[in-house]
Amino acid sequence: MIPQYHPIILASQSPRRRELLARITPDFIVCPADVDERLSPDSTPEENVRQLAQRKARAVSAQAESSALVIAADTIVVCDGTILGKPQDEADAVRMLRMLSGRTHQVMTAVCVKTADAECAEVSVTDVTFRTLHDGEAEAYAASGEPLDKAGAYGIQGAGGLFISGIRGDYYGVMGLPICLLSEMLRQVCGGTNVNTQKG
Ligand SMILES: Cc1cn([C@H]2C[C@H](O)[C@@H](COP(=O)(O)OP(=O)(O)OP(=O)(O)O)O2)c(=O)[nH]c1=O
Repeated sequence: MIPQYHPIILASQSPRRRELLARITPDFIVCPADVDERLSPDSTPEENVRQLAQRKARAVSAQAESSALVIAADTIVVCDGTILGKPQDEADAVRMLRMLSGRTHQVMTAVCVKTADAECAEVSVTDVTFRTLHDGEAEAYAASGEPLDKAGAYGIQGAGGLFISGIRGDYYGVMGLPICLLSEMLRQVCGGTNVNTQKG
C-alpha cells in the first residue's frame, strides 16, 4: 500500500493506536519507543506534544533500516493550561477526573511520520466536554483500572464515554490516533492513494 517504504513501523505500545492504524493499512509492525516523556515547562502544550511524538519517531527510526517508514504519536489532555498525562496511580486518576468534571478541556494528539529523508509532525486538537460527575463516580471509575494507561485518566472509547456530553473535533484523535489527519500526512509523504480498500 505504501510500496516505496518497508517496513511500516508503528512506534507505540498502545493497543488503541494499533487498532486504529489497521484501518489505514494492515501491513505494519510494532516497535514501541523508549523515550524520556518529561515535559518542557518553557514550551506550550502543543509544542510539548509535538516534540514527544517526534522523539518517539526519531528513536525508532534511528534503529530501523533506511527503507522504513515510522509512525509515532503522543496524546495529552490540557485543562485550563494544565497538562495531564497518564495518571500515576488510582488517587492521581481521581484527582484528574475531578478536575475535568463539568468543564471542557482539550485533547491534543501529535502524530509524526518519519522516513530516512523526510519527517512531518502535526497536532490534532479536540474539545471534549465532561458532564458534572456524581459523588463516587470518579473513585469507582478509577478503581476499574481503565483510566490508568490513558492521558487525562479516561478512555472515550470505554466506560469513560459515559462522562462525555460533547466533543468538537476528531474522536479518533481523542482515542490516540487521528486517522483522517494521519492518512493525509501519509499521502503527502508517500504520494498516491492511502486508503485501505480491503474488505472487513
Ligand atoms: C484521552 C484518551 C487517551 N487515551 C490513550 C491513548 C494513549 O494510548 C494514551 C496516552 O499516552 P501516550 O503516552 O500518548 O501513549 P502510550 O504510552 O499509551 O503509548 P506510546 O507512547 O507507546 O505510543 O491515552 C485513550 O485511549 N482514550 C482517551 O479517550
